[in-house]
Amino acid sequence: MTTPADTSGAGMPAGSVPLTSVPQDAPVDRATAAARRVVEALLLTDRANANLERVAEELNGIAEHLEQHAPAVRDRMVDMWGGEGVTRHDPVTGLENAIALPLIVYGLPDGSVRGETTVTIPYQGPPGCVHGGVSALLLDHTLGVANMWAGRDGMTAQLNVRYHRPTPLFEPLQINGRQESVDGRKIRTTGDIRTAEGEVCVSVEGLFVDKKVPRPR
Ligand SMILES: CCCCCCCC(=O)SCCNC(=O)CCNC(=O)[C@H](O)C(C)(C)COP(=O)(O)OP(=O)(O)OC[C@H]1O[C@@H](n2cnc3c(N)ncnc32)[C@H](O)[C@@H]1OP(=O)(O)O
Repeated sequence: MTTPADTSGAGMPAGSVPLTSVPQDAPVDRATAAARRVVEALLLTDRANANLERVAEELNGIAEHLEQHAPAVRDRMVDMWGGEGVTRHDPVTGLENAIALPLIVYGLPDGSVRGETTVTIPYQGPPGCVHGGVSALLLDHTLGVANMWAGRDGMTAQLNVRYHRPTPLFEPLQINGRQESVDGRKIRTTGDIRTAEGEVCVSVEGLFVDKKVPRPR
């Protein structure tokens, strides 16, 4: 959540391309990054911090200001889904979503996809480790991107998750995905989360079914 997204593709094989949204020099990106910073800072700040009452008031003031400038949810959703392909609001890669890491997923020339990130305190499960549900979220989404990269995508019907070893916070992680096969409407996709040393912490096998939910208009 807190390491700035690396959009350079450094560490990716030559010819890799970003498939998910990349940061823009836009006020909404800066505001969302600041909100991520606030989430982490609230978890880290001294519980005895004498100014927390004022912090609560100021944050509520900011929320009220944003709410006053919000269109109807339906209109906002039409706007969100107005683009093509890449989204900026999902909970994994969305640059406009403060709960997204945000992860940038690259398409590799060998047909697989990969994202690199360091997960920190807001996503803690066991002490010093990534929450298992967060690992499943990262992998579900990455497999979805792998399907897009392979040219045939759908909705998750099953995600079988195997937790091999605790996934460390504060260390660079690699999130991998690859479409394995397509059989009629059924798409099988695999992925894993590895440490920088290549140790597999979590692996998944996903079954996706080629079906779309219509975009709001
Ligand atoms: C880039 C963006 C990436 C985003 C990635 C995010 C991915 C997500 O989070 S998607 C959201 C989570 N998933 C959902 O909400 C899906 C909810 N479920 C559904 O909509 C449907 O049940 C769905 C799509 C899984 C199946 O659709 P439906 O049209 O009913 O399929 P149906 O005709 O019954 O089955 C098609 C085939 O799949 C099989 N199948 C369907 N569901 C399952 C299942 N859960 N397990 C095993 N097989 C299944 C059927 O047996 C059938 O097989 P066959 O052709 O051999 O007879």
